[in-house]
Amino acid sequence: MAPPTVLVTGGAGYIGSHTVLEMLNAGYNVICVDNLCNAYSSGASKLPEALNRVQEITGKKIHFYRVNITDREQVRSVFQEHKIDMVAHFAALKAVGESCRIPLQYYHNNMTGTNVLLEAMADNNVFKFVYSSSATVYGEPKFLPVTEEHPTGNCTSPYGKTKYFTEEILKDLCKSDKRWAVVSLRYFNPVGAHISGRIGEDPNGEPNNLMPYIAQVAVGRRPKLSVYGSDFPTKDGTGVRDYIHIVDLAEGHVKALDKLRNIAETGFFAYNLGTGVGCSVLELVHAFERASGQKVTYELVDRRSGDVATCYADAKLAEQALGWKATRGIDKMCEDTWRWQSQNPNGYAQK
Ligand SMILES: NC(=O)c1ccc[n+]([C@@H]2O[C@H](COP(=O)([O-])OP(=O)(O)OC[C@H]3O[C@@H](n4cnc5c(N)ncnc54)[C@H](O)[C@@H]3O)[C@@H](O)[C@H]2O)c1
Ligand SMILES: CC(=O)N[C@H]1[C@@H](OP(=O)(O)OP(=O)(O)OC[C@H]2O[C@@H](n3ccc(=O)[nH]c3=O)[C@H](O)[C@@H]2O)O[C@H](CO)[C@H](O)[C@@H]1O
Repeated sequence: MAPPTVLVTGGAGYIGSHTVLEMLNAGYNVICVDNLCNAYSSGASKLPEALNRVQEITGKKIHFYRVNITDREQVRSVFQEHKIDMVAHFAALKAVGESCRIPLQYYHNNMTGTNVLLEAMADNNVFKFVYSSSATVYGEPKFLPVTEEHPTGNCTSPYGKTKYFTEEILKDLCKSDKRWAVVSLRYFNPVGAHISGRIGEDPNGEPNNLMPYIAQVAVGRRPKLSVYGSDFPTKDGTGVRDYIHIVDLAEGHVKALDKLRNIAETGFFAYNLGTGVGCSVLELVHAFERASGQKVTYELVDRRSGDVATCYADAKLAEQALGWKATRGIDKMCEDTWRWQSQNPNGYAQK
């Protein structure tokens, strides 16, 4: 039987590129679309740099199209060009603060883009869909660890709401037409890089998230980390999160695709992708210092608005239903982040 062909949206981004690599290794054919709004391309090659490197690492070919998923005609042309079996949908704008300043752009890109994609799928009889959701759909945790049964929808930012609203659309779609099989993967805090050090997280401008900030301090690009809050009711007063290695996360997607490929069951399924282990900001800082041999200078400052004290996953459902479990711990996350950051101090761009 020919290997299934998966259309990957946002495949040039951080999570998309790592997942494409694991999908190729697992034998899937991959077609990527990305409009490069948050991915680096040198212009010299047709491929964005992350995907160039994925091809180098795997020795396998990726079909790439520079497509904006909000553009109906562009999306349709990809479905006409290829016989697609499944879709893994990563393309989205994802900065929480920015989404509060420009909500309409977030709703257009993330909601309209997803609708256009789902319509093109239905028109082409493609009904298997893996969606990049987030722990943000749970809002402030009412209990810990957070299970998939935890209520969703109490999101504070337009970004978070796009993740929640999209899940609701997907549930309605599955109710309306029994051909749809949707897996929504709710990521906790993805960090780390591929073991090769060739691909990793390359945020534009000042990082919003903790791990890329720590890595840029360690490599000398930024003078110090601000630790947001040291008076939370946690083990050392700093915020506790469930960091998950990007390769574990990518493997979770392959398991979700395997499930959709092999099982006739349809409907909407949501799974947490996390480790179940909480790690504080200071624990991560110290683990990074050990892994890199560099000092990470930090200053304790006020809390960031909207941050919760503690959030970590119950990831047992993904283990039962997908046969997936995160295996890489905090030290490995730091070691792999450092390899990527120290070998590519300016990310993909050769500055
Ligand atoms: N990184 C995280 O911490 C995290 C956590 C939870 C959920 N997610 C979700 O995972 C997905 C991937 O996140 P990421 O961290 O890899 O982000 P990323 O910005 O690195 O990747 C997203 C990619 O989508 C592309 N894109 C955006 N809008 C597009 C459009 N309209 N048409 C085509 N391409 C478009 C961007 O150019 C980028 O390459 C997103 O849906 C995000 O919301 C991320
Ligand atoms: C409010 C917010 O942005 N939420 C997003 C952020 O979750 P999180 O806020 O959980 O992730 P994060 O990496 O921004 O922060 C993790 C922890 O580090 C702390 N911290 C962070 C940065 C820094 O410079 N100093 C510092 O102390 C922060 O207070 C928190 O306790 O990222 C997630 C993915 O990774 C999701 O996309 C969330 O929606």
